[in-house]
Amino acid sequence: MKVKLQIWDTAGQERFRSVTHAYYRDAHALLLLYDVTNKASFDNIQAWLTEIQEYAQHDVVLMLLGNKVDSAQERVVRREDGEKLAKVSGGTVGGAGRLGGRAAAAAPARLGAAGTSRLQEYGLPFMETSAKTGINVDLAFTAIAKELKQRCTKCPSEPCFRLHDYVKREGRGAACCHP
Ligand SMILES: Nc1nc2c(ncn2[C@@H]2O[C@H](COP(=O)(O)OP(=O)(O)OP(=O)(O)O)[C@@H](O)[C@H]2O)c(=O)[nH]1
Repeated sequence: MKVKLQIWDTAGQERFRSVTHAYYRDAHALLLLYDVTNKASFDNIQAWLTEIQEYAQHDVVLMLLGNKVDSAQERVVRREDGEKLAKVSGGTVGGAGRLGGRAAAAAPARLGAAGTSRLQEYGLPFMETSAKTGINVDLAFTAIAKELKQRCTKCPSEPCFRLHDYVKREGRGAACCHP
């Protein structure tokens, strides 16, 4: 089975928010990127999660990525901070808070309760990346594609793909990425 990804790079700035809704409201997956050399971009993730809760599909696949990990000298957001945010954010987007948003109207779930509780237990899948060196970039898209494929096939004979385990196992640079 082939998975075709159509990827939109939406504008991050606040002033484009109303425009970007149109791009991600029907998206199957969202990669939330912040810049590890820019604290404001990290702080902004919470606002994006609120937006996603309101406008995105209830079963959207989410991943948190801390980019520019090659810029070690300029780093201001620690890897642990990214991990912590990913952990707590799973509860935000997977929790009861979603019931007020567009997500509730979009039920029934494709992901269902099992997926939601996995999100709450493990948080969002998280990795640090570099668009400059390419570290973990392919992996992020491969992980998303594998997760989406698994959701479509639902073949009981196929081994179950676990996004969190895959990202943890395959992600590179854990030791090198600390400031
Ligand atoms: N060192 C380094 N620079 C990067 C990396 N990714 C992007 N950049 C640089 O960061 C700057 C901003 O990159 P963009 O891709 O325009 O960032 P963006 O978040 O899409 O910006 P908006 O579209 O305005 O939201 C550019 O100068 C890029 O070359 C990276 O992984 N490492």
